[in-house]
Amino acid sequence: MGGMSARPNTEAAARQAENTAPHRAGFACFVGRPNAGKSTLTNALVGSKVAITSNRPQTTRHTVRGIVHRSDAQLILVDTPGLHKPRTLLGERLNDVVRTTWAEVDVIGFCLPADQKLGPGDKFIVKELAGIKKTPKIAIITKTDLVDSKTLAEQLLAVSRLGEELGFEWREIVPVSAVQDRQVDLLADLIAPLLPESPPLYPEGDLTDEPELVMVAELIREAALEGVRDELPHSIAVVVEEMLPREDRPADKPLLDIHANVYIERPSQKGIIIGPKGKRLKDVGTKSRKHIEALLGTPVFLDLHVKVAKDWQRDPKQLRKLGF
Ligand SMILES: Nc1nc2c(ncn2[C@@H]2O[C@H](COP(=O)(O)OP(=O)(O)OP(=O)(O)O)[C@@H](O)[C@H]2O)c(=O)[nH]1
Repeated sequence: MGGMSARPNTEAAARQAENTAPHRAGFACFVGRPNAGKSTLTNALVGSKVAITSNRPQTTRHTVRGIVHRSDAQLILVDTPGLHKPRTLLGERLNDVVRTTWAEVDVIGFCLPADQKLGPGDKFIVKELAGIKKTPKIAIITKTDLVDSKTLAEQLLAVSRLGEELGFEWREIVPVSAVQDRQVDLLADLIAPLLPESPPLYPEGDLTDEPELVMVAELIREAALEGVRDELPHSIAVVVEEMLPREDRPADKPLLDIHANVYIERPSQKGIIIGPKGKRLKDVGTKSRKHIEALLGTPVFLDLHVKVAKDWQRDPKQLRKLGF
């Protein structure tokens, strides 16, 4: 099977390095036209169903992370919505989200389905990628089970040429089939050495932080709504911005830092949430922190901010930002 790789020797080299190399951890994202197979590949790598897959384009609305735990590396996969030619403001905003993600990750995997001719949509994406100079880029030919070897060879050549045309070289070009689990491990082998040296960023066994983030946000929203349901019927949304273990804590005294924003619709509602001298917000924090600690089984430092997102329920951009 290794013979299908464009760089077959890299697998052995990576395996060999596993014993001696320092541990690595970092972020990768898969980009590509809608339906290219990004979510399915994420799931195959993680070995569990964490991203939403469907045969309808544009189902991935959230940045869903899958986490691959290996002895030599921890690979955190960020699954972005597809980049496309923007026709609306919302479309432009989605593209901004994608570009921001690209600039932050350690590796970008460009996914191109083996059974589709390389088209203008793909070129649009790769052109954008060419502008992100410092991030290593891997071309992944997906769905190889759908084509014969001649078609696959042509696709490998086409994607390689496209890189050349745009003035950069793919670090690797890898054909995979997520559905038949062909070369999926090899892909992880090739990505791992491109990640920065780092201890694991997530506890072993975590496959995604998405459900936890959502549950934590729900617990905060619940506490924030308590006693004010009549005044703020549906006006509260909570977004957990960050959830990270505090650095430099001894192993037996961990602390999880959680930063969350409580969004309301109008400035006049701020007072209701915050309360006299901030007492209500403090109570919301204390109460929800207890529930969060019970849920996650670890001490938590909860940092809550109240923000006004004007008329968020009627504004598609705000809805998107708030995770709807
Ligand atoms: N035969 C075959 N089909 C695949 C493979 N990978 C994905 N598919 C199918 O292709 C379709 C799209 O896959 P997704 O993983 O949802 O694609 P995506 O790129 O995440 O799509 P968006 O979220 O719209 O960007 C689904 O019907 C998958 O079952 C593969 O390796 N082989």
